[in-house]
Amino acid sequence: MSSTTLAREIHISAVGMAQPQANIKQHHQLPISTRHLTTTSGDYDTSNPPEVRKYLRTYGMVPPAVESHEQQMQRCLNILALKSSNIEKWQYLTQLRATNVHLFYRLLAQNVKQITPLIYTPTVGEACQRWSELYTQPEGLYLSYSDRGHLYSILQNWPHNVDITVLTDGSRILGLGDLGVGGMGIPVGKLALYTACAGIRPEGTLPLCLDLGTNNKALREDPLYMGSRREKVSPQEEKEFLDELMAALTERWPGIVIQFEDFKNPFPALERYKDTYTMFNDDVQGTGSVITAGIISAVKLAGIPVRDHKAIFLGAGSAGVGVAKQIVEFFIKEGLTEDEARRKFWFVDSQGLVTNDRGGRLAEHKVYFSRDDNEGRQITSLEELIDYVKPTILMGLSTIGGAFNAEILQRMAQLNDRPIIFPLSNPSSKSECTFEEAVKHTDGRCLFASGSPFPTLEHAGKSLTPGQGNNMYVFPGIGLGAILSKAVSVTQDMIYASAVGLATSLNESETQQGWLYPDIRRIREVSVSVTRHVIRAAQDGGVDRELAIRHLDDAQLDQYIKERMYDPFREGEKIQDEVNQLFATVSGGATAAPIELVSARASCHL
Ligand SMILES: NC(=O)c1ccc[n+]([C@@H]2O[C@H](COP(=O)([O-])OP(=O)(O)OC[C@H]3O[C@@H](n4cnc5c(N)ncnc54)[C@H](O)[C@@H]3O)[C@@H](O)[C@H]2O)c1
Ligand SMILES: O=C(O)C[C@H](O)C(=O)O
Ligand SMILES: [Mg+2]
Repeated sequence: MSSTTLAREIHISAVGMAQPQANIKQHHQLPISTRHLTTTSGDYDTSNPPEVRKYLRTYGMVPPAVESHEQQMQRCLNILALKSSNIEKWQYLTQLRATNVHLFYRLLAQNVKQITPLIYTPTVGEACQRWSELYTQPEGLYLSYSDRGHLYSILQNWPHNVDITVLTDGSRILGLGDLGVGGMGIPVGKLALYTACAGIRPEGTLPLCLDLGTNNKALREDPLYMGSRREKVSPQEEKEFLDELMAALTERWPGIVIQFEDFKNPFPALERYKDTYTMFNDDVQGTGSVITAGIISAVKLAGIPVRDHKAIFLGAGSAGVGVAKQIVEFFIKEGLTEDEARRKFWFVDSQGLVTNDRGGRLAEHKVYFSRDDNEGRQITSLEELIDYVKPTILMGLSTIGGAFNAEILQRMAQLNDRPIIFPLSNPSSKSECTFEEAVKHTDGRCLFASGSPFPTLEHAGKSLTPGQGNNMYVFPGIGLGAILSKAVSVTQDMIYASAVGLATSLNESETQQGWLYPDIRRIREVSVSVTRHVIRAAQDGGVDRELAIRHLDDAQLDQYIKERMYDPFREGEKIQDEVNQLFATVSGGATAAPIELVSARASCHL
């Protein structure tokens, strides 16, 4: 509950009660932590008119001018322009979210293209690396391994009603490795996007960082490091901890959606919990969905039948395998058998081509795509593999910045009219190539998407816009769809549906320009489409519990979704309505008018 909501509830509950003072007293008696955490909403918003300031008891505590949203946002943009580095901009935006959450989201919604890279990839990568150095204020919950046995009671410290949590153990943050509790930046950043892109109310989001130790020795030895200085717990210990956590989260907030993020090995938890909790893993499933949507568009633009595509994946981790598995699903829907679809993929990891006979034990998640047709040949260079396979698609999920060098890109351009090049590693420094390099070495012919944003550029007199194949296009809608349908689990069909929702949300102009993804500035509209597809899949699969929305047609369902999306531009209006109602009650001579409002009116001659 935000401070505004809290204050409002108390003030509103005062209406019609015999002893309003008792309620006001109750407000003052709230535990200190609750009061602290609830003073961040829009109480000090300079767009509040005088009567709202009096209602909130913030009158006199902000400068007298009543500002328009535009004026407020212009000031924020001016302040951002004064900051010389992205991390300083990130710090300013963090502070803004903590002190005026609605203004923060107005700014983000209005300037999504410009602000997203400052609160999410790439800047969030540096924020995570420097978390303990820059730490200023609480923004979520930290749960340590030594807290086991008490997780439920710690969750009770969180004062809000939670709809969705993003949790990480910090063990694989973007392509930056194990950052321990510095990983907290990722849940904070992703949840900001849940709110900005899909309108999940800010106080319904819980960033959660699991402090289960870190294998990053430099961090453990850093005097400022704010996590436990121990090595990462064993997989068995992690499993037991997560078992307790999943039960505690669901008991504390029945219906909560739990999103796992940036775990070094996400597969055991995904397998263990996917059918029993409303959970998903964004790196495996969200990435799979967003890239499948991009591939659906790219395959059309490349003009080659699905059957003739072949893909090389550099990187065979959670994201790589998650992406390939969902493209397999797409290929099957396009008429291939599962075996034909699976054989369209060649995976390369740090040891080279993933094959059955290369020696050593193959990680379980790689087995499905491991090749058995290499006739004893072990290929360790990407260049050699490209000559051997002659792929139409080159994906990068390897964390190796610059791995798609000039020769590789040129070779892809020799082999294909429209080579599909997706360097997806984050942040930008880990991208397998830049947009500029891809355009230069393929003579502007590539169909391109990267994980982190790159600027538009001019080539041969044409303006070329890169696709951003980032899971931010889908996870907000997957989360909102699961919340609104009250899904008992997040099924594979719901995930696949999110890809279809995204792929079908390009408008005519975007399709004509050959874009793979819609304009990010339309993200809220896109999220409605993704959410509707996710809800439909939940209904078709019978995992929904919100039966009242089953009968809605698509237009009605879209309307239902939109009405439930938090809109930071309307928060002021809502509170103004409440004040108007309250004044009407007072003027109407009700006996139980809140005493402080009456005195505010009297002393201020309203
Ligand atoms: N675009 C997106 O939305 C998105 C989503 C999820 C993950 N990612 C990015 O994908 C990357 C990988 O994530 P992950 O979860 O799969 O990580 P991971 O650690 O599970 O996998 C990394 C893989 O890269 C391989 N690799 C490492 N060095 C290599 C080398 N020199 N040559 C070839 N392969 C090498 C590893 O063997 C491993 O298979 C990260 O940078 C992450 O930021 C992007
Ligand atoms: O966080 C992102 O930007 C995407 C993805 O989840 C990643 O791990 O890189
Ligand atoms: Mg991630």
